[in-house]
Amino acid sequence: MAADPSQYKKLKPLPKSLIESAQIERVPFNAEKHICFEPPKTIYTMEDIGIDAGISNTAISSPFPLFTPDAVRQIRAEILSEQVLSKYQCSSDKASNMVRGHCPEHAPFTHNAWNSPAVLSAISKIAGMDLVPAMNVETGHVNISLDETGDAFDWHVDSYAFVCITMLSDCTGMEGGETAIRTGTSEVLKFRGPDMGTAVVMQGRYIEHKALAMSGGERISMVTAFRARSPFIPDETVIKDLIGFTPVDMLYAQYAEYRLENMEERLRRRLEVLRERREFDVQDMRRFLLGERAYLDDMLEQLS
Ligand SMILES: O=C(O)CCC(=O)C(=O)O
Ligand SMILES: [Fe+2]
Repeated sequence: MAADPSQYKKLKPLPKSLIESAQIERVPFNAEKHICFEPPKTIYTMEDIGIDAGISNTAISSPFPLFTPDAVRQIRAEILSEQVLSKYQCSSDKASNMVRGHCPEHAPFTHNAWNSPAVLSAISKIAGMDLVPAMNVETGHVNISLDETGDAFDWHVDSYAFVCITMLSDCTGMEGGETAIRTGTSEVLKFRGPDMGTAVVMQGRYIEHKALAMSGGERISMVTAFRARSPFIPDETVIKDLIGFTPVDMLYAQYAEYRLENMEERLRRRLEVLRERREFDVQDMRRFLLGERAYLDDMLEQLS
């Protein structure tokens, strides 16, 4: 188990030219200047793609504009810096080249962008439910492919309910490089925004998908994970698969914190109901307790 990023497998460094050309004067995130959201033309439902699972009807959106070119340049400057790459560049058995774990400490712009009320409201509308960033340690995740590499990310389902996949590269002239999903009938559908700063929202925990190989230039995609804001919606987050390429102390602490906060909220609500009612409904209480027991068992499994 890699306890901290200093134990990550060392990867081939990115070209110096890529790093140098990304460095620009930093400015703070400003929602009015940096967001150019336009709703997606199409939102495919889970029924549309033949999958009977998930916490929302939304499966995946068509690509839509989200961040301006200036915003993307700021985000790229935060990732493509020696300081971040030397510590947070990593790989897994599914993905050959990622940067993750650098938010919020080394990436205030990225962190503020994904936590901005305007972005959260846009993403939530598409998802059909109120979402919040899954955990700070996930925010800012990018997959990097340069010309010679194969698929950026092999078939998988995500650890978190929803993701927003944002293109941080200029894709004009690029062949391939789409995000592909497998439907309930094993059909493969491909999605990609043509421009820097366009995004796709997907219920990635419940839909098998991959990032396809490309040729012509670079493909840097930012994959931001979201979970339901409400503690009353099932949370099937799995963090076990992330060990080995995630700062593990942060991962465990942030997971335990939001899971316990959600449980606290449910217990508080239960107590209110209990104190209001004159009659005690044993079956109803048993159902609640069994639900919480399953929730705790899930946490014990994730933290083993
Ligand atoms: O880069 C993409 O298009 C998707 C990558 C992905 O699925 C992931 O990072 O979980
Ligand atoms: Fe994914």
